[in-house]
Amino acid sequence: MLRNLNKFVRFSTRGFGLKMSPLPDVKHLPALHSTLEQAKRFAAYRAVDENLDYANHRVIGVGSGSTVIYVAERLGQYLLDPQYSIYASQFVCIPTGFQSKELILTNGLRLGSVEQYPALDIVFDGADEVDENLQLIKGGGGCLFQEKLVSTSAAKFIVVADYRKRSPKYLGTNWVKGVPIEVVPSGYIRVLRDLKTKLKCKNAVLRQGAPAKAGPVVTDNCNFIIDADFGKIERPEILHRDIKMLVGVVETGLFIDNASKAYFGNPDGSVELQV
Ligand SMILES: O=C(CO)[C@H](O)[C@H](O)COP(=O)(O)O
Repeated sequence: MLRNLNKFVRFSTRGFGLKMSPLPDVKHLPALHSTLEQAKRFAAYRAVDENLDYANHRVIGVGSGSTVIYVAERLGQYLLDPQYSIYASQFVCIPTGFQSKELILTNGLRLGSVEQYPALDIVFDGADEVDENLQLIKGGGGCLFQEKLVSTSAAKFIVVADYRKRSPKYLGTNWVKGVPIEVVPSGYIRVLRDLKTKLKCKNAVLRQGAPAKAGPVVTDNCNFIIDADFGKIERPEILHRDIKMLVGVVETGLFIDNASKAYFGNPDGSVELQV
């Protein structure tokens, strides 16, 4: 039976020019250019291996950022392993932005959209900071709204990150650039003003694209991003609600009661799990 299955997989993937190879063993991976990159890869590979139910999961969210690169890489490796390929060829991967769309395609995975698949089995995404209660700041890479749409549409949201993202207690401790907030372009002046006057934000700035682009960063949804510094955030759920009430706000980078688990890679190759 297994021999027939392998024969079928070899036959069915040959047509697409895919070269089959077994899933690389995480203990024997080639070194990367920095220990930080290795930490990200360890976290991502372990998160996928421990949470992907390859025989049952079909609709998989792939987030944005530099750590998720290794999530897409690992999913692509499942596709190339004769043992898993028959299942992995059924995966439909949902991106959270342009970068993740490219990651899905370059790793040979099938691309879908959240409009086609509004209920996901699982999503893997990075974070800018994770507090002790698994509340997150995200949006450092500017993919905020789509990331929240996808992560809140999934049965499980697994965070992949390196050790720098784990907060000792409160959000705003390690990530000091402020809470990213996606806003409608015509409303950004009003939101900047309301953040300072109504919500007593310490500082709020429109994120700029320089040096790559003159003028503001424009998101995949053609919106702007404001970074709002509230210092240490003791009650992220209340702050999220208050920001969301401001006219012009599309979404906040505070991800409340959304993540199921977080994997943090360390430079020594160990990975810490927070649940
Ligand atoms: O929220 C995000 C993008 O908007 C990213 O997931 C977050 O910035 C983490 O990125 P990285 O894995 O590069 O540290």
